[in-house]
Amino acid sequence: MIPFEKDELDGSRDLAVIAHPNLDSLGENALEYRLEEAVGLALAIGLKTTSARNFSVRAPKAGTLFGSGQVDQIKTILAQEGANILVVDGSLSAIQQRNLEEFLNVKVIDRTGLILEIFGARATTAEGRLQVELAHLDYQAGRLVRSWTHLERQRGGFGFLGGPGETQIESDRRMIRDRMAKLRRDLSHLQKTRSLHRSRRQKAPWPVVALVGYTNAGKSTLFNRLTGADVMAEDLLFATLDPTMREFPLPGYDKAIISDTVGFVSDLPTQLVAAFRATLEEVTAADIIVHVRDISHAASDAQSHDVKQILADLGVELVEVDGAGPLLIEAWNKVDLIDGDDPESPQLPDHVPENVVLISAIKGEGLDKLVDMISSNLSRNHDIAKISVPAGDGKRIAWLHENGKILQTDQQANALIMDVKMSKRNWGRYNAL
Ligand SMILES: Nc1nc2c(ncn2[C@@H]2O[C@H](COP(=O)(O)OP(=O)(O)OP(=O)(O)O)[C@@H](O)[C@H]2O)c(=O)[nH]1
Ligand SMILES: [Mg+2]
Repeated sequence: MIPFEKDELDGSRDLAVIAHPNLDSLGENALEYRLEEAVGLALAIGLKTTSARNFSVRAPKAGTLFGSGQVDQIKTILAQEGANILVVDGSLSAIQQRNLEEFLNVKVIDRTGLILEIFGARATTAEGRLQVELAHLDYQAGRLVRSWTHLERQRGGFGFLGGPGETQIESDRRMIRDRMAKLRRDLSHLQKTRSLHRSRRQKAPWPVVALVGYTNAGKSTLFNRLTGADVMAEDLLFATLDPTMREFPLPGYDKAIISDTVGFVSDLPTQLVAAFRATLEEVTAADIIVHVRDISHAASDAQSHDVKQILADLGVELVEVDGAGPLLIEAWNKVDLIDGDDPESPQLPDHVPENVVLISAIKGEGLDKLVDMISSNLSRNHDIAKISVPAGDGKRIAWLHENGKILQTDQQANALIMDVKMSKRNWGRYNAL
């Protein structure tokens, strides 16, 4: 759900200037993509960008981040372009934000604030909304600044900013803390229910595949292709927020489940990573992770690096071939945009690793290969063992039937000798029974 119509954007009264503080001396290309991405992020909450610029910040100023000459320059740009919002594509302290707002006399939002706004506008499920509200309060608790209430009201979209945003201004931090405590309780209640569902699902021997990747990589497009679902896939950053799970046909298995998840972005606010940890547990619980990459994007490598970093922050231990963690496959998407004969077109790297499938989710190219790779990797990650189970242990025998493939059974006096094929994960669970 998007809280605004695309057409509405043209009439939007919110014009933004984007200033990227270049602290880590990004190269020229990387900077350009970073600015482009910031324009996309701003657009995702309906802000029209009049210009996006890079400011080299060698020694960040405690009070304003940017140097005083730069702040003057920004003020001139805002006036010339008639913009009423400054987006700082970096992190601002509460004081820096307030000082800039006072001096520039416009609303100032930093990258974390922007991403939180997008998530706020996108969240549709009860859990998603609670998580975003919690992340937002966490962010606001440290900064009692003017809220976004007026913008939210104009759009008539998401309600929560109007609620806690206002209370926060007129009352104290304790109310925020109380509200956060309540949100945590509500969330843990919801999450208990969900983990019940998950453990029920885990009992079933169906493999679970999770799609992860940078925002706009094409996860939902691929998900829709594989499942025949109709999840929103759009050229919008963070089109998907709530995870969706569906069955899809996987050769060699009666059933398989695939999940589409929220996209990642560089500098994903820590508050959001924390808030979405529970939702992203779907990813941790998967048998295979398919990392969907927009290989036509010039910043594809940097994006891939960020995705892996976030997965690591989430505690997902990826395994390239076998082992106990989820397996990792990479789907290099949007190959239809690559023209090997055109030097101007993005090109594939010289070396394509073994766990990679080239696909075009939109054209349906390479999807059979991807599905085959999922299937063969799942079975590669299976071990066969001969075990002996007491004949009277009906529970254990039922568990094996449910979770593994019984290749052969040899009935002896007091025991069943079975050849069982099961994933390493399930062997781990069996040994812990
Ligand atoms: N040319 C081309 N475009 C694609 C392909 N796959 C997806 N797209 C486009 O890329 C854009 C993003 O696709 P989505 O499927 O919404 O991407 P996502 O990874 O789900 O994005 P988030 O939900 O924002 O994280 C859409 O405009 C798609 O039409 C592809 O194979 N080729
Ligand atoms: Mg999506």
